[in-house]
Amino acid sequence: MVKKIAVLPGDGIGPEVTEAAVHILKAVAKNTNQQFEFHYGNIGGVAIDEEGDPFPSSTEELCKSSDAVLLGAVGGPKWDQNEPALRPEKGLLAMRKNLGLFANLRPVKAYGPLLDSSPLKREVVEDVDVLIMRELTGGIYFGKHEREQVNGEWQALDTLTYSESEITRIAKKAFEAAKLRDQRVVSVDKANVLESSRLWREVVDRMKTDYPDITVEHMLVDNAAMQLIHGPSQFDVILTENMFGDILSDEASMLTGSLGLLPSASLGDQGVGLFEPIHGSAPDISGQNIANPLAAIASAAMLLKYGFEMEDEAKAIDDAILKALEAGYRTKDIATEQGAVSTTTEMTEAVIKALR
Ligand SMILES: NC(=O)C1=CN([C@@H]2O[C@H](COP(=O)(O)OP(=O)(O)OC[C@H]3O[C@@H](n4cnc5c(N)ncnc54)[C@H](O)[C@@H]3O)[C@@H](O)[C@H]2O)C=CC1
Ligand SMILES: CC(C)CC(=O)C(=O)O
Ligand SMILES: [Mg+2]
Repeated sequence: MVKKIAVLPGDGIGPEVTEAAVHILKAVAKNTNQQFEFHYGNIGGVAIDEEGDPFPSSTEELCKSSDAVLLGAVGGPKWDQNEPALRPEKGLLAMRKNLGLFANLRPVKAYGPLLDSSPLKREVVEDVDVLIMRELTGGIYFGKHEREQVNGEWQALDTLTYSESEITRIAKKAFEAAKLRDQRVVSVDKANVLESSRLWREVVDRMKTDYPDITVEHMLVDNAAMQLIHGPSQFDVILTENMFGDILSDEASMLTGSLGLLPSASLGDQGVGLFEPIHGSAPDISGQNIANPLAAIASAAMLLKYGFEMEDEAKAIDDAILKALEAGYRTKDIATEQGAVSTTTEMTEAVIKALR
């Protein structure tokens, strides 16, 4: 059966890395019996410019009528002064919410050939294999964001709310993922200060009895940020709320050597899944054909695995990424001082060649 993929390139390097991922999916289709159709839509800044809305209803309908969504990234300086409702990031948040994508899976695994690309020592990063299970449709990103004049000055307010059911469903995803991995969950919060974190801990503790084989530990987020650098291989599954997961996953990317390497899958309990690199639109390098496409390409592999249950095809992409790295291809972000530097296109071609 033909699978319909909604492709939302977005802004900055979004179109460059998304096109790389589409090329890879086309190469997979060529090598197998799978058939994919690609339908393009607008999101973010480009959608504001062309349709006056960062997540137009036409894009929402396209996503809902597709079997999977592939996204680049949104945002950029052009729209940074826009009113809150007309910011590119608002479109991304609306898409996640409206598609019910509460679970964001961000795997962090060091690639063997890149062990010396991390700013951390080889022995610290070589055994890293972490899955960050980030809550994606609650917390402070979805609270009130307001300003008011108080005593002659501006006061700003952002609210952070979590309900028991929101915590339960993401914790369940983390426990279920841990069952298929090393059976360990570290739940990261700020329970020494935040009431939402104290509720988070209570719910996670209550659920432990349903998963007797899983080891559960709680860790405060400031310590977790330190431990990720000090001893990252202690982690198997990290379960955490929206903003902490956002921040910790950018930090964790440096264990692998670059933000341009980490993919993600955003899933709900039903309906379409969204697959995107964890990085943003990188305006500082956009339009130069130098962005690392591997995060987007690995996101295409997650799309096949989680979106279409095509485990073999997903593994073929992951293996091809490894082969391209073993063959010495390096975009600027992961290049060594002496080594040659590949463009986005050259790295993509190298992965396609390795797929054959
Ligand atoms: N999912 C999304 O659409 C996201 C969007 N953003 C948006 O992106 C814009 C830029 O945000 P920044 O804070 O600069 O974060 P960013 O993730 O775009 O870039 C941070 C740094 O990493 C580098 N980088 C990112 N991806 C790379 C890649 N594939 N290859 C090589 N280097 C790469 C960039 O050049 C930059 O130096 C903002 O408008 C922000 O709101 C940020 C994060 C996620
Ligand atoms: C752009 C933000 C809304 C989100 C973000 O940084 C992320 O999901 O990684
Ligand atoms: Mg982020």
